[in-house]
Amino acid sequence: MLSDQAIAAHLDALAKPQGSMGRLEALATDLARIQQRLDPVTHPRRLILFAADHGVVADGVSAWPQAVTGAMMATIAAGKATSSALAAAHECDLELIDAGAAFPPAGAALPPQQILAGGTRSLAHGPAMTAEQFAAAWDLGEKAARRAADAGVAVLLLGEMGIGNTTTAACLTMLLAGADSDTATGRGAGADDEILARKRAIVTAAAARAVMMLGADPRAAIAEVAGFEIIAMAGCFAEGARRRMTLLLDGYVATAAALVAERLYPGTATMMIAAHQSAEPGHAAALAQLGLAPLLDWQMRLGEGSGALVALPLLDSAAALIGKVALLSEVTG
Ligand SMILES: Cc1cc2ncn([C@H]3O[C@H](COP(=O)(O)O)[C@@H](O)[C@H]3O)c2cc1C
Ligand SMILES: O=C(O)c1cccnc1
Repeated sequence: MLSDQAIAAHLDALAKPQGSMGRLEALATDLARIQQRLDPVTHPRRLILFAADHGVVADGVSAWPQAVTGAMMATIAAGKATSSALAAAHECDLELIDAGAAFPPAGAALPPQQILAGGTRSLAHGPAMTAEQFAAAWDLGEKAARRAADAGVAVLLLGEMGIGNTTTAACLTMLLAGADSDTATGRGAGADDEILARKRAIVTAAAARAVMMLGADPRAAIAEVAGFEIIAMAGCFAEGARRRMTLLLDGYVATAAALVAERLYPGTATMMIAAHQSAEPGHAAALAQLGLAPLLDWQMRLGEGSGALVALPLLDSAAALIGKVALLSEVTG
């Protein structure tokens, strides 16, 4: 076991004034602790993007129609989305997985299991998914993590595409991080005042139903308000942690999935690094619940794994610092 003290002692012994790389040293410590080595690695890295649709969009919680999910899947696959452009810039593999899109593009990377096709039912009117769908979505994510681990991936980034999924994230942040609905409910991909008011009322009512179920059956409570891409991400985080990959968290929606994984598999969050704090107001509460401090606070609010990709070069810098710099004793003789 490589202790935090041993890692700190190593960093303090490098050929530079102690502490002179500031917060990068804290990040290097996290990487070394997670990977249990003083020369942590950040290659190969993979962004897995899960896409799915949300029945609650029919209730007017997003500024965008469901068809945008499928259109963005095609754009991601063509290398022309923010996520794909940044992944290419940072030498990060990108795997796009259809976790239940309503209008998937032809030739989507993987056909969704039939049970997930078309997306969730509206969480405004009852459970968003069945127990069988929860299990299928979880399995999709777990298998993706296994493929990544088998391919030797060191750093795993998870992202999502799903119109309406900030409504789901808000419900889960209320349920699992105890946020109030004003804090948890933000404008997502650009909700105006009228949409925001409707979204907040729906989130408040749905989260109240789920809270009632949490003690007796946490999976059912989560299924009441979740989305397929979020459960797939949760399964992927949980298995990714078991396979000891470094998990780089994106924004509000990815963190909602991290809350699910941590709730069902406590300890998952010890393998996570939080890339950034989203402009969505509930994100700070979700990160605090996981005990994570974000690397960046740049008012990003896209999802798609974009914030994790922006932070990825910081991990490269931290790994180079702790793994490649000589000891002061070696240079001074
Ligand atoms: C063109 C476009 C690209 C996106 N990429 C990510 N999102 C992000 O916005 C959506 C969530 O916001 P809401 O809950 O308000 O619908 C998700 O798809 C999320 O990934 C996008 C949204 C749009 C419109
Ligand atoms: O922070 C996020 O994950 C986010 C914010 C707005 C829209 N979609 C995602």
